[in-house]
Amino acid sequence: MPPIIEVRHVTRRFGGFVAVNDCSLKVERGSITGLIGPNGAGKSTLFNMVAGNLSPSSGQILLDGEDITGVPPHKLFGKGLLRTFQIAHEFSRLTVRENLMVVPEHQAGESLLATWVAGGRVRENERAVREKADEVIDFLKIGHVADELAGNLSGGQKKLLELGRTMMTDAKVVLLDEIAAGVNRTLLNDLAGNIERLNRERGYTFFVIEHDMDLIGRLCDPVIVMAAGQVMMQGTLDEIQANEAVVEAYFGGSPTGHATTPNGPAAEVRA
Ligand SMILES: Nc1ncnc2c1ncn2[C@@H]1O[C@H](COP(=O)(O)OP(=O)(O)OP(=O)(O)O)[C@@H](O)[C@H]1O
Repeated sequence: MPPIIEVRHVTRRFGGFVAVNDCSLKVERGSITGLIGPNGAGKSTLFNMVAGNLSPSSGQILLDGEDITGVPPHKLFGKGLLRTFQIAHEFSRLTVRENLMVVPEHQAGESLLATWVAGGRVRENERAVREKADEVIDFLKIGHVADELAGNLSGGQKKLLELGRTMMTDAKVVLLDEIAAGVNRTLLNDLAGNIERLNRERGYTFFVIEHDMDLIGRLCDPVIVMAAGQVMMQGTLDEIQANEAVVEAYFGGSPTGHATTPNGPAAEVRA
């Protein structure tokens, strides 16, 4: 079986600047794969290309062996690849349950007219969607905020809702972008536990950009280190932290790491 995601010799230029440079990597089916690296390493640019938000200048991206280079996000959604996004402003006035219920139609790009024309089927669909939303609420144990407006949730609760929105579809692989930022430890623990359960119990593959090394250490195997637009190393977090060149480039020389905000000269180091 092919890897669920394969990035083959992908380059992305912005004018004369090469943000991602002939980068190749694989995300294996059923894994929780981490992507780390100093600021400016090219992680977000790579994610944007895998998620269909940005086209590569050259190279190829495959999903389950199928070429998806340049395929837009709504088409990738239909193929089971999605990315969590902040709850859009207009959805902050919907409740948690409603936010879950709008996912299937909204994300699939189904027109309102088509739904309307479908007539009686709509109510049946709505019942099925509501049941699915309740199941997601149950799974994530967010029943106590199910009827709360999304705009009133804490940062961590919003992240749980964003994760929940991916569960309203038949996701195969979910891209998570810095979910720990601004989330308190208790909710982060809930979030991590739910990611683990989705991975183990529902067969989700996760591809995760994260600066929080505790979270990476808990969730991710393997971890891919990017620097200067290329993959510098891949391994367990322990292996990575034991590698002098990587420690120098990323952790700024401290092998114990905990580089929650790896800034500074480290970002200048080339692979
Ligand atoms: N739209 C753009 N136009 C010009 N340069 C860009 C653009 N997007 C990213 N870059 C540049 O590409 C490089 C890689 O950026 P990217 O955001 O991918 O890095 P990153 O590893 O995600 O960093 P961080 O951890 O800080 O988010 C940076 O130098 C950035 O300034």
